[in-house]
Amino acid sequence: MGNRGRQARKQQKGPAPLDGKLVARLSGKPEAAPPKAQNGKGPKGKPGKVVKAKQQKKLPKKSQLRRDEEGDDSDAHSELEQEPVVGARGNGKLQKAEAGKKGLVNGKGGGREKAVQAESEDEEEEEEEEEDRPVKKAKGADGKAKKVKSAVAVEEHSGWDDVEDDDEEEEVEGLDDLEDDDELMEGSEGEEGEGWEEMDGDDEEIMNDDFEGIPSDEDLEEGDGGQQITMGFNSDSDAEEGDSDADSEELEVEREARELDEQARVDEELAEAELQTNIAERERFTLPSGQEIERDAQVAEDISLVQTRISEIVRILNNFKELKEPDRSRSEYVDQLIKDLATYYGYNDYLLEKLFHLFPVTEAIEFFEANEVPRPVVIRTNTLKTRRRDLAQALINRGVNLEAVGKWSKVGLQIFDSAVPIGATPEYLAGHYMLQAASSFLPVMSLAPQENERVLDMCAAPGGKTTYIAALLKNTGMVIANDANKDRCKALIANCHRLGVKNAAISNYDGREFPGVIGGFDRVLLDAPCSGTGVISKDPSVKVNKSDEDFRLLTHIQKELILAAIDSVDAGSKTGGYIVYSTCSVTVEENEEVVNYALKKRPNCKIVPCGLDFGREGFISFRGKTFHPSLVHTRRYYPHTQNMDGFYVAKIKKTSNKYPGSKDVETAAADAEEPEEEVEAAEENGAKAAAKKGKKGKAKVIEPVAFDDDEDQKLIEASLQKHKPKAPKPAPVEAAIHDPTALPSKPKRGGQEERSLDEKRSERALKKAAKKDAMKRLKDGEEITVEVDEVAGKSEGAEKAPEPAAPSPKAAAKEGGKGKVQVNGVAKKGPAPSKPTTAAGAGIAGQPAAGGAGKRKRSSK
Ligand SMILES: C[S@@+](CC[C@H](N)C(=O)[O-])C[C@H]1O[C@@H](n2cnc3c(N)ncnc32)[C@H](O)[C@@H]1O
Repeated sequence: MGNRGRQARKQQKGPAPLDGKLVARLSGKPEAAPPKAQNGKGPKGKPGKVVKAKQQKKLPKKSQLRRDEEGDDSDAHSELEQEPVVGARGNGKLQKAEAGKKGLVNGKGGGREKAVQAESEDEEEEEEEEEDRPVKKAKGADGKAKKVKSAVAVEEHSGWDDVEDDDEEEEVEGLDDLEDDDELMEGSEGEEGEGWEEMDGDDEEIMNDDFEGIPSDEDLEEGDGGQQITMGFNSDSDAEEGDSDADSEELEVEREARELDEQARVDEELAEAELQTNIAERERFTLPSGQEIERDAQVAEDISLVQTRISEIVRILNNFKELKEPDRSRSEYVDQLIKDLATYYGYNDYLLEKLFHLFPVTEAIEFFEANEVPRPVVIRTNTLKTRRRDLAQALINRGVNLEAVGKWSKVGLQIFDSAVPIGATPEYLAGHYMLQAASSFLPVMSLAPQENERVLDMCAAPGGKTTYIAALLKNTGMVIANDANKDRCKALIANCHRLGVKNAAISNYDGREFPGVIGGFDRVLLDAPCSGTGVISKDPSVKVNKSDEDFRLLTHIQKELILAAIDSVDAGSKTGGYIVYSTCSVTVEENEEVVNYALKKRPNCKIVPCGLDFGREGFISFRGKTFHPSLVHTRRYYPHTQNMDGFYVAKIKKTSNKYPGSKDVETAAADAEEPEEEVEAAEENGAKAAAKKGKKGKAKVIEPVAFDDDEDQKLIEASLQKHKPKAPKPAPVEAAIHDPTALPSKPKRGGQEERSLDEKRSERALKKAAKKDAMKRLKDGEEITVEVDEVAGKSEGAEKAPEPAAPSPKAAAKEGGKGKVQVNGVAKKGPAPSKPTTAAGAGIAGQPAAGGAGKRKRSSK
C-alpha cells in the first residue's frame, strides 16, 4: 500500500471489509443487508422520500438541546428510541406513525425505551411540549404509510435530530412491533390520546401549516399536565381569556421556533459541508505510484489496506468518468485491482488476471469469493442398483440430512450433514451411489447415451461419468472407459465393480491415439484434462501452481484430444454421432478456443445445443478473439451463479465421416492440409514443429505433428510403430531358439481353428528343441537375456507374435556383435541372436507394448 493509499485510507471512514456482504453490496444484490444510507442517500445515492425528510431532521429537540447543554452524550440514536414514548402519548394514530420509528428502535436495542420511560416527569413533559406541536398537526393520518409520512413531517417541523438513515419501508414494517407498546402507553396518556384521535387533516396540511389551529378546546381543557402546552399554543380559548401572558408566551414560542429554524439551517449547512467533505475525501483516493508499488513489494501488505484499495478501485471503475484521477487510465486501475485481488485471495497474478477478465468487475469479485466457499456435497443415485427415493430413505434412516439436488436432475441428492461418513455407508459400499459433484452430471446428461449404443469415455478415471453413462445405458451396449493414467484406471475399475457396471471395458491408451485403436462409436465423451480453474474451492493449489506454460501444454493436449474424439465417432450412427467436450475449467482458452479450433479442423462437425436448460452461454467473442457464432449453444457454469463447480460443456454433432480434403477419417489426420490459422495457433502455442515448418498453408503435415513438442513426438512415433504393419515373423523354430515364449501360443477357446494333433506334436518338439538349444548354449557359457513383460503371456499383446526388439547396444559392443540373452535366470555368453526378441503385452489394454515401464529382467545364473 502506497502512502497515497494510506492517506486515503486514513481520510476515508473505513470502508467495510471485503467480505460477502461487501461483495453483495458492490454488486448491489438484493440479498445483501441493505447498506446504511450515506449522506442521506440510499445505497445508490437515490434520495428516498423518507430519507430526504430525515435529512432535514437535523434540528435537535429542545430536550436534546438541553441535554446537550448539560453534556449528555447520548447519540441521536437514543433520540429515536425516545420517540415512540413521545408518540405514544399522543393517540393511536400517532402511535402508529411513531411506531415506524419504534420498529427501527426495536431493531436496534429498544431496551433503552424503558430507560426513557423512567426519565423524570419533567423531562417527559418538556419533550411533550416540544413534540406535541407537530404531533397535533398530524391530524388525519389514516394509513400506515401516511402515518409514517406524518411522522416524518412531524420531524421536519420539530427539528428532531436524527442520524438514522433507515428507509420508509423499515418504518412501516416497524409498525406491527409497536402495537403492544401502544396499549401499554395508552393507559398513562389516555386523555391526550383521545384528544389526538379527534385530529384529522392531511399530510400536506401538516407539512405546510405551521401552528394554525393546532390545539382544540378539548386539548386545552384536558391538558392538565400540559400547562406549558396550553401556554405554548395560541388557541381560541386563550384568546377569549384575553390573557396578556398568552401573547408573551406566544412570542417566546415564536422566538424558540426561530431559534430552532436557525439551528436547523446551521445544521443543514454543516451536514451539507460534511457531505461535500466526504465526497472530496473519497475522491482524493489515488493509485499508488510506481515507486510506492516497488516499495510495497518489499514488505508484506496490510490486508486491510488492500481491502480498502479494492473497494475504492471497484467504486471508481464503476463510475469511471466521474471518479477517476485525471491522468490515469482504466487499465492502470484494473492492473492495480488485479494485483490487490491476487494478494487478497492468494492467487498468482497471472491466473487472477486470466479469471478476472471473464467477468465484469463486480462479478469477478463474486467469483473469487465463491471460490473461497466449499460447494455442496452431492451424490448421484446409481440407478443400476436403486432408486433415488429408496436411497434417500435409507440415508435419512442413518441420520443423513439431504434433499434433491434440484429439478434439473432426477438422480442427484444434496447432502447437508450426516451422522455417518457419507463415503463409507453400507449403501455406498453396495454401490447405491457415487459421490460426485453436481457439475459433473452435466456432460453425461448432455451426451444422453441411448440404450445399446457404443460409447467411448476417452478420459474416464476415476469413473464418475463412466458409471453414469453405464447407468443411462442400463448396462446395455458398451462403454469403453479409457484413461492414460494407469493408476487412475485402478480406481476406475474399482468404481465400475462397486456400482455394478457390466457393460464397460477399461483401456489405458493415450486418448490421442484412439481413432487408431477403436473407432466407430455412437457417442464420445471427452472430459478433458484441464487446469481445474472451476474447482478452486476444492483444490486451492490451483491458485498458485498454474503458469503460462501449463496452459500452453494443456490447451495443446485438449486440441489433440478433441480431434481424436471427433475422429472416433461414426457420423453414420443411427442414434448418435455426438461428441461432448467438457472441462472443469472456466478459462476461454481451454473451452471455447478448443471447440472453435475443432470446428475449423473438422468442418464435418457442428455445434448443437447441449440440452441443458440452465447455465450461461459460451463466449462467441472474448478479448479481441471471435469464435463461431454457434458456440453460443455451449454452456458455462460458475460457482457464484449456480453454486456448483465451474464447468464447461459443448456438444458436437458429426455430420459426415469425410470432410473436404480428407480421404477418410483414418487417414484424415495424415492428409489434412494445415490451415493458415492453424499454423498461427500452433506457433502461438509454441509448437516447435509448426514453427520449424514455417510455410503457412502449404505443407502437408501429419496433423498432430503441427503442434507437437518432443514428448508428443515420442508418443506419436511409438503409436505409429505400434500400428504399422508387423515385420515378418521369424520362423517359429528360429524365434523359439531365442525366446521360447515366442512360440505360437494356444489358440483361444472357440476362437481360431482347432489345431491338429500333429501340429501340437510338432509344437512340443519345437519347444523341446528350443530348450535343448538354449541349454546347450548356456552350457557353452553364453549369456542369454530375454526381456519379459511383467504380465507377458496373460494379455492379448502377449498372444500376438512378438515383435523383434533392437539388440542392446551395450551388450553388442561388449560381445563384439554377440547379444546378451538371459533365459530362465541363467545368463551365459554365446553367439548373438540374429534378432533379439521381446515378449510384449499389457495388463490393461493399451499399455505400451515395447520400451515402456513395467518391464523387468529375469537374470540369474
Ligand atoms: C478430468 S479427469 C476425468 C474425470 C472423469 N471423466 C470422471 O468423471 O471421473 C481427466 C482425466 O484425463 C486423463 N488424461 C490425461 N491426459 C490424457 C490423455 N492424453 N489421454 C487419455 N486420458 C488422459 C487423466 O488421467 C484424468 O484421469
